[in-house]
Amino acid sequence: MVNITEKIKEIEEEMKKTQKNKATEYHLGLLKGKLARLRAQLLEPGPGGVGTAGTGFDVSKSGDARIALVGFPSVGKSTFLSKVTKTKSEVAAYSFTTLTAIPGVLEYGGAEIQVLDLPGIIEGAAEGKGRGRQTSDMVLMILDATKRAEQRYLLERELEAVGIRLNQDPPNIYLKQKKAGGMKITFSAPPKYLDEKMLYNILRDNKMLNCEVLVRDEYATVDQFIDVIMKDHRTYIKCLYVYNKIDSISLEHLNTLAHEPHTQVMSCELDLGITDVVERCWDELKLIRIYTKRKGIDPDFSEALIVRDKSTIEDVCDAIHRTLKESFKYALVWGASARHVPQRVGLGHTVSDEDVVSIVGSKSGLATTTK
Ligand SMILES: Nc1nc2c(ncn2[C@@H]2O[C@H](COP(=O)(O)OP(=O)(O)OP(=O)(O)O)[C@@H](O)[C@H]2O)c(=O)[nH]1
Ligand SMILES: [K+]
Ligand SMILES: [Mg+2]
Repeated sequence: MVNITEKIKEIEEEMKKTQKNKATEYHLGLLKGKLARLRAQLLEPGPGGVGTAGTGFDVSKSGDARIALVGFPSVGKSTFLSKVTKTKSEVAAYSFTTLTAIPGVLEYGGAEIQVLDLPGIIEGAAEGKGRGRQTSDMVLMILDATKRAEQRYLLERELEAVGIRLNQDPPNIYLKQKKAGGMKITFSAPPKYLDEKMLYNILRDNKMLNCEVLVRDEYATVDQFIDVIMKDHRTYIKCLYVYNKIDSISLEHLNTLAHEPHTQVMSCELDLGITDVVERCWDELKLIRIYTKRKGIDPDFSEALIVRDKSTIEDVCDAIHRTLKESFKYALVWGASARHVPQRVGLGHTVSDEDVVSIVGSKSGLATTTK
């Protein structure tokens, strides 16, 4: 059996050799689809794939959110972890100092954010030397400001190859598999980069012979279409690019880096810009602080309940106690999400940051308790 890594190499070679033009477009589209399938196979655990068992990468999730630190070796990931959390991850001038995932806890805004210090990524990690994925709410890509500009692109490419899409929305393409009825493709507007015949070919190649497709984005690309087909193997995640070691570069260069999109600059050594990085993470995570209140008593502003962006009263109930919903009658809300104060709302009401919430239950009147 030819191994998957070799097959991937073969397809990549073939793609490189194939000139891009109208005539080869279909062929290239199919190759892209095949490549995506092989890469997904490579990440599956079990024989032929790269397992994560026993590699020490599986750290259980804790806290209100998780941030993963990724980057090439020796860019300062462990130094950063040691700065923002109480955890000390070994720091050294040689590469691969960190060999397993080291978790730390960043306390900010009343929330506990788990920060995962991951071993340095190497080029080609996607092609078999990879080691599974840790799901997180956000990626901090730590870059070395003294290194060449391609590092950012190279790292992005490694993550792309394992199905990670940074700062992108899932494509606006609807795909539903059916039991019968053949393939049906509809475009809500004439597509700029897609062609119906090519999509049929790719679907057929993926054995999706009965399905319904609706392309809602006229600018959708073949790569995005493949992402939709492979959606179980795709992760869409926010990324903040952080250039460390700005103590060792010119002001002019610093200025250029600082103006790149989704970017912060810092020096762990000089303790510069670290608070800005943390604040930026907080903004990106969009965590919501809720203060709970009992009848006749002022809300407790010293301890916030942390919920995710776009959470509802139902999520707030669940965060307080698993069974609170069962006795729920209504809630009173003070704050940005309330149209008048207090507003009486149901489980479906969406809360805002720093709202004060009082849950009224049927059994014992006020059911509100803090965690
Ligand atoms: N000049 C400078 N050096 C730094 C800075 N931050 C970290 N370093 C140095 O960079 C080297 C690597 O730091 P680490 O924190 O071990 O890097 P890492 O990314 O965790 O490395 P691996 O675990 O090996 O992947 C160490 O010698 C640090 O002292 C900085 O802001 N400026
Ligand atoms: K190191
Ligand atoms: Mg390290």
